[in-house]
Amino acid sequence: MELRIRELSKSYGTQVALRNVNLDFQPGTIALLGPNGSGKTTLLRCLASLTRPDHGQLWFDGIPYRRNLKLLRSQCGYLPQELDFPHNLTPRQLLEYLGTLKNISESGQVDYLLSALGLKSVADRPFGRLSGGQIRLTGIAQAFLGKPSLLLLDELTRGLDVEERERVFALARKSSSGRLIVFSTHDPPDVERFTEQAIVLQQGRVIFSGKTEDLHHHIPGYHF
Ligand SMILES: Nc1ncnc2c1ncn2[C@@H]1O[C@H](COP(=O)(O)OP(=O)(O)OP(=O)(O)O)[C@@H](O)[C@H]1O
Repeated sequence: MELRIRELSKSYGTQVALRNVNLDFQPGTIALLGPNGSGKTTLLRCLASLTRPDHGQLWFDGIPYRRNLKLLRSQCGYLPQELDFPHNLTPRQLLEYLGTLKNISESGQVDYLLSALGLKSVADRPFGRLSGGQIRLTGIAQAFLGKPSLLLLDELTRGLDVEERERVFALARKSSSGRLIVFSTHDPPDVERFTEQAIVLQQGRVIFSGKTEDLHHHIPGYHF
């Protein structure tokens, strides 16, 4: 799984979200950092083929996105920043429904994810009666469903407590082999504990791409 981005730009009206972004991704786990409004969500949405850039090109395993959208989407798990599941549905019903849409034949995946993320006891409770963290964890479970080779996770740990974060990181670590996981976060400890690679955006530009241990040298006192 490799992604390549060249000269990617995206504006919303007069608001520039991404400016001439060039990046190469190989399998691994990469943190996407930057202040509010720096373009993280827009970049993740372009990578997931949910937002069409104004300029530039993206390649997935050497093939331009526009020629391979079906394959890309079948191999991509996406966690949006905002989640709003039907209030009368339960996590298990949602995951089983999405599993059917994704043609998942392997039985036990839904149970595995519910268990790995600590959702077993609320799996049959409607979303209307779940906490924000439990809803977020279900969102994370749906992204991992089907073992996608590309995981794009926007504000991965937003609203999660310490234990919930640990479960998410444990699941991601177990699932990381051979996959590309790109997650955005505002939480430096997430970055230090979870990955060795980071990309930093500022006003739509890439201002850092490299090892997290070098972040402090390049961006003293970084804290997004
Ligand atoms: N649908 C939209 N319409 C207009 N402007 C938008 C839209 N989506 C994003 N923007 C603008 O594009 C810029 C980049 O936004 P984006 O959401 O990609 O940043 P972000 O780094 O994910 O921010 P945050 O950390 O606050 O989620 C911001 O200036 C934002 O206001």
